[in-house]
Parts: sequence; structure tokens; C-alpha cells
Amino acid sequence: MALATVAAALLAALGGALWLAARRFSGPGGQRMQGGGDRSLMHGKTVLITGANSGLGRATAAELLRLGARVIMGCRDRARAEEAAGQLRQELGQAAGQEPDATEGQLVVKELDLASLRSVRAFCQELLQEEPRLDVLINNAGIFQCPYMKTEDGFEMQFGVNHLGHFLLTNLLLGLLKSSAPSRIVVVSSKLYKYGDINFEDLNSEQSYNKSFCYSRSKLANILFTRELARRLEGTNVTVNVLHPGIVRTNLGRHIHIPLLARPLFNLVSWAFFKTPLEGAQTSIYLASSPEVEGVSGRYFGDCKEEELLPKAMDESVARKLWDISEVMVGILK
Ligand SMILES: NC(=O)c1ccc[n+]([C@@H]2O[C@H](COP(=O)([O-])OP(=O)(O)OC[C@H]3O[C@@H](n4cnc5c(N)ncnc54)[C@H](OP(=O)(O)O)[C@@H]3O)[C@@H](O)[C@H]2O)c1
Repeated sequence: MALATVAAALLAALGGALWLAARRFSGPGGQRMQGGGDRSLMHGKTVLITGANSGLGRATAAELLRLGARVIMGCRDRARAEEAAGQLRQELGQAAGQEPDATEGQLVVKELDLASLRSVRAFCQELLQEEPRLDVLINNAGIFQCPYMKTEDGFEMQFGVNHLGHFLLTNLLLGLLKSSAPSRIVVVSSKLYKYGDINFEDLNSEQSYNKSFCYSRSKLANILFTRELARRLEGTNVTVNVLHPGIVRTNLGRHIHIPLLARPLFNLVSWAFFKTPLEGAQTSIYLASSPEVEGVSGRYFGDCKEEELLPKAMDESVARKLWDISEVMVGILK
């Protein structure tokens, strides 16, 4: 009897998911977004994407390569990054009717661990020596709701990777971005910023750790950082915008424990409701490449459209204070 109830519930869920999926992929406005566009739009442009070996970063890399960009993948695990790069070269070669080797120079892998300020500095030093220009920086890498952990420098992991690592990276690359202007910075945040707050007295959260709150706080920090940076970059022809990608089927939830029995249902729901990585990456691709956003800076986007922010994400005094404290935390001297 209990087995029959479980089977009936699973069948009902399967039916519902199939119905929703059919609606999503067939009805008006339910079409999958696919990258069309000018295949030479990004020709001659160099793009750096953090966390490009997986999920949204990988999909963004694939599409920008297809649009003709040269892509530098900043990744913490060289083996995982080389595997992803091999697949991307294969796909690119197939699309262009060439051998993967022919596209070798168009895709570069470099080690970058955002949980280590030493690694960020070494990465930037090498990049600045080797690269004459940088047209787009995409701060995409992220970690979500992990148990309490510290970065190499002793910061709470989500704040350290999602905000501080990218804060230092961007600051060290600003000179190159300015000399390559017009250039763009794209920051991947999340709608979950709404549940975060910046408590300057407790940024390390060791006693008060709440994994959801700390993720949201790091994503609020991404937005405050973007708005303050946009203000500082006025008149330079370097723009910076921030986005939320929606809910996307990626590896981001790796720290979330889903009981074994609930996994099939979760997979079904995510298959029916969550965006694919390519769908989720559309706003990053748009902000990195579209002529429509030339000169636009300091704005928040979702689904390739500008969206409103809550007042706490637009508080200029909090943004300035966060900037000053972040400078001290990463050791940038004024
Ligand atoms: N998926 C969603 O629904 C969703 C929703 C809102 C916002 N986002 C944001 O989207 C961005 C991309 O996430 P995703 O969904 O594509 O997840 P993902 O598949 O897990 O990709 C995250 C990437 O970040 C990298 N990363 C993590 N810690 C790092 C570190 N210390 N140094 C360098 N790279 C590091 C990962 O590298 P490894 O592969 O080596 O771990 C991976 O390449 C994140 O900023 C996330 O907050 C995602």
C-alpha cells in the first residue's frame, strides 16, 4: 500500500514535470535561448572568465569562443580545467570545421584559486606579463552554502572567494582594462542577495556562521562592489555591470545534502524547472558582448534586461565602507 502511494506520487510528479517541460520548451516565450548572433562579434577581444571549467562559466566560454573571442580560463584545478578546455576546443573545432589544434591559441588555461590571495597575485602578475590587452573580465566563479571553512588568508570561504578574491583580482587588472578601453567587467551575483546584510563587525562569522546568510551576503557584496567600482570608473570607458542568472542546473549545489530517496524527485524538478547552463549564461554573454550595453555601467541585470535593486544594494555609504574594508583585508595599500 505504502509502495503504491510512493509510486503514484512519483508518477504524478513525473507527469507534472513533463507537462511543465513541454510548456517551457514549446509555448510562446518558452523557447530555449540559443546563441545566434554575429560570429565575429568578439573577434580580436580577449576575455578572462573565472571558474570557466564548469556550469555557467563553461557555457559563457563556449559561446564567447563561438563569437570569435580569445578566452582565458582562470580555474583553481588545472586537471579539471584542461579537461573542459579540451572539450571546448573539440566543440569549437567541429563548429569551424577545423582540427582542435587549430584553435589552441584561442583558449588559454591559467591557475587561479580565489581562496588564496597569493594565488590571485601570482595569476595577475603572470597575466600582466603575458597579455597586452584585456577587453572583458567576467567574475563568475563562486562557492555556495559550504560548511564553515576559511580561505588560505583566514577569511570565511564564501565571502573570501565570491567577494574578496574577485575584489583583489579586479583591482590588480584595472590598469590593463583601462589601457584596453573600451572594456567591460561583468560580475555574476544572485537574486539571493536579498537575504544578505553587511555586518562590518562580523565579516568572518566564525561564531555566527549561517551558510545561507553568508552566501547571500557575499552576493550582496558583489552588487555593492559593482556600484562603487562603476562610480570610481566614471570617464575611463571601462564599464562594470552585475547580474543574476536565475536558477541554473550546475555543480553549485555540491555542498547541499539531498537524501538518497529524494534525489530522483530533485533531478526531475531541476530538469523541468531550472535553466540549462547555456540559458543561464545568456546575461553574462549579453553584458560581455552586446553593442546594446556599450557605455552602460553600474546596473543590475537578469534575463538580459535591467532590473531594480533593493535599497540596501544601492546604499552608497555601505558600498564605500565595504570597499575600504576590503582593501585592508586583501592588503591593497591606498
Ligand atoms: N547555478 C545557479 O542557480 C546560480 C544562481 C545564482 C548565481 N549563481 C552564480 O553563478 C556563478 C557560477 O556558478 P555555477 O552555477 O556555474 O556553479 P559551478 O558549476 O559550481 O561553477 C562554479 C565555478 O567556480 C569555481 N570556483 C569555486 N571556488 C573557486 C576558487 N576558490 N577559486 C577559483 N574558482 C573557484 C569552480 O571551480 P571547481 O570546478 O574547481 O570547483 C567552478 O568552476 C557563481 O558565482 C554562483 O554564485 C549561480
